[in-house]
Amino acid sequence: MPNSSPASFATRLNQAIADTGSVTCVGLDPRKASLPAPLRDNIQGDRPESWAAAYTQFCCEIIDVVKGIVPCVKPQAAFFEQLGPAGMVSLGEVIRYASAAGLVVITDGKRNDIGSTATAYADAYLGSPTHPGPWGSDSLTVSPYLGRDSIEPFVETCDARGGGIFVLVKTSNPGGGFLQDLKSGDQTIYQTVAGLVTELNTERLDADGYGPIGAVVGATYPAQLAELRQAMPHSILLVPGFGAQGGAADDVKPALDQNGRGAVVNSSRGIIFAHSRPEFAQKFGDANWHDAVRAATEEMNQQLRG
Ligand SMILES: O=c1ccn([C@@H]2O[C@H](COP(=O)(O)O)[C@@H](O)[C@H]2O)c(=O)[nH]1
Repeated sequence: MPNSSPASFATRLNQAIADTGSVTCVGLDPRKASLPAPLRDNIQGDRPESWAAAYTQFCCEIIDVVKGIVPCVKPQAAFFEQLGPAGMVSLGEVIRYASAAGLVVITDGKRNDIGSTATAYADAYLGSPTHPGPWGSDSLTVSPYLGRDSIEPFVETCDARGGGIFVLVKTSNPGGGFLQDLKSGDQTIYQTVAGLVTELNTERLDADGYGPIGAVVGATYPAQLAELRQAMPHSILLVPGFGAQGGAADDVKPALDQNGRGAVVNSSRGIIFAHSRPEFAQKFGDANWHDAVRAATEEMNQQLRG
């Protein structure tokens, strides 16, 4: 284990935003039915190993297109897990490839458990280039549902390795309010979680005032996004729900701080399957899917800069 201090996760992610001039996070959510035809056509039978190889190729070629023009990628563990063990090998390859390409990696696993088990998840997924964990990921999405003592092991690993977490505060799905909007005392559950996130960050701020504990807040709830930006001034926000789920540039701008940093906005289907979006399909189509990925990424960058 190296003995130098790891650079903080928030510092690295905000630096990547500054270096690329982008707050776009490209979601890596490979799906069999949506892969471009040139990749699907190579699959022999329905063996998970064949699909896993196609997922690796697809995601690594996306990484080649977007490196240098976005700060981070977010592999969605579910789509890799769906293929069984071969999918997990693919996930590992994609994380390592993204990291070697200089991208900050946010693994979207929405993990958590009782504290002693949470320690194992933290050990697995959190780290930094100088202090990597086994998966080589910089950060992980984490559920707050098991309470404060389930979050603390992640925070300790963030401290030790320079990793980060994104706690689910206000998710983008239509049914998220079923629990998150419930009142507990004079606060909603999501406000209570936001309070915990801010409290845990306070002792851990970098020179720009950001800590390692980020928060997931959906683009589909713009009023709460603005509210939560104020409530969690020390958190980098991970904002999913842009594009395919209906979130637009004006909805997500309140997530950014006065320097245009402090948040990353995720789009998965809208970028990686851009070859089949009506506005791109005719121009690019399956054969030129890399160009469609580039065009969709540049379009999103432009919309978020505007
Ligand atoms: O509140 C949340 C938390 C996570 N997600 C994840 O983000 C992507 C969104 O994909 P799109 O194709 O851009 O809709 C996906 O991996 C979700 O699991 C979210 O959407 N909302």
